[in-house]
Amino acid sequence: MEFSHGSNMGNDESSSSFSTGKSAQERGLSHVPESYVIPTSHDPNLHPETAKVPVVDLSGLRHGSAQRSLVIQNIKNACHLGFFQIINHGISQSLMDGALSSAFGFFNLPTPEKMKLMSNDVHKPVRYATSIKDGIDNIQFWRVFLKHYAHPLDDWIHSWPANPPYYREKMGNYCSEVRKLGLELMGAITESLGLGSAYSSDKMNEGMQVMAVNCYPPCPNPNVALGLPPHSDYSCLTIVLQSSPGLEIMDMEEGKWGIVPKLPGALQVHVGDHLEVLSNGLYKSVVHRAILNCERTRISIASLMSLGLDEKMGTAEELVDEQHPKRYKESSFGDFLNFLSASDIGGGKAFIDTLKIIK
Ligand SMILES: O=C(O)CCC(=O)C(=O)O
Ligand SMILES: [Fe+2]
Repeated sequence: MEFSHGSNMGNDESSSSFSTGKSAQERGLSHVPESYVIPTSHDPNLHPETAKVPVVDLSGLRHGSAQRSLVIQNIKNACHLGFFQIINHGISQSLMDGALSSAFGFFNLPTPEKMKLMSNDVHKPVRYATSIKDGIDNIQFWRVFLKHYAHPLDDWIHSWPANPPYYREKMGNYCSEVRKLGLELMGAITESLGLGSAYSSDKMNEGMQVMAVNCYPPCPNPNVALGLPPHSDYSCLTIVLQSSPGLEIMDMEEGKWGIVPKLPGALQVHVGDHLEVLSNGLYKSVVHRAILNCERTRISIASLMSLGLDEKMGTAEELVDEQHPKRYKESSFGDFLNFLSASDIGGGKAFIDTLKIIK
């Protein structure tokens, strides 16, 4: 069995989980739900090392070509690792604060109000769910989340939470801005692959933006629980805004978890599975997880950008030759959702693994 936010605990369309290990019961963690397995090597460490995370200053992207080339090179180096922080990204602090306060406002609502949106159907464009089973010892809250599509905004905003009353406006403003930023970044990324900045712009313009609004309330046992299991995102690109640290990334070379350091005003960027596919494995989707703490609620707002629901992402032909054969099958966001709802989450296979032609 696998540690996962599996179907009965709120299947999660942003990600597919990695890694297996002994069950919680086998390891004597009787108060941890049976279907959660914290792999032995992945136990949360309450004093984690700080991850080495590149910081990319985006201001040069909008300046002359020499400055732009430098930023593109920094993005290229960062994408090889699969994760970076961005500063001078153009999204104002007040917009970010507005998004965070709307999220806090929503999760602070009385339960019946939130339950109106409750669903475990991963195909639903707007839903609230929990990856916590009530009544299991003290662990009543682990991670609760709200997922909603955000593009085209006018198609979806009316199905978003009606409360708190400012939710739609504040979250909507943030979503529009972070989407623009994502499109700009995607252009810079395809440029860094030698494909040109417009390579995927038409399809990305028509693409999906899924918001994963995560809430991790204080956990009484943060040493035996996780907010989100190790996973990579299916997206091309995910941009995350967080209220406080708690995101960890895996250093694949060292096989170690490291916590992403606090950098006020910065946003986090994850390379997703679909970018790994596009780049023929030059860029790697980063394995990450969220740890918990016993003191304060943590909110993270992930904006997952991909091509349209049924639009297949394939490897760029320009990156395939005899020395570099195609390594991945093509797939769409819809394929990912089908994978998730059909697969036994206990199978322990990540979506990206199902796409690999060459392991
Ligand atoms: O809470 C975080 O920082 C991570 C969120 C995340 O990985 C996700 O929503 O896919
Ligand atoms: Fe994620």
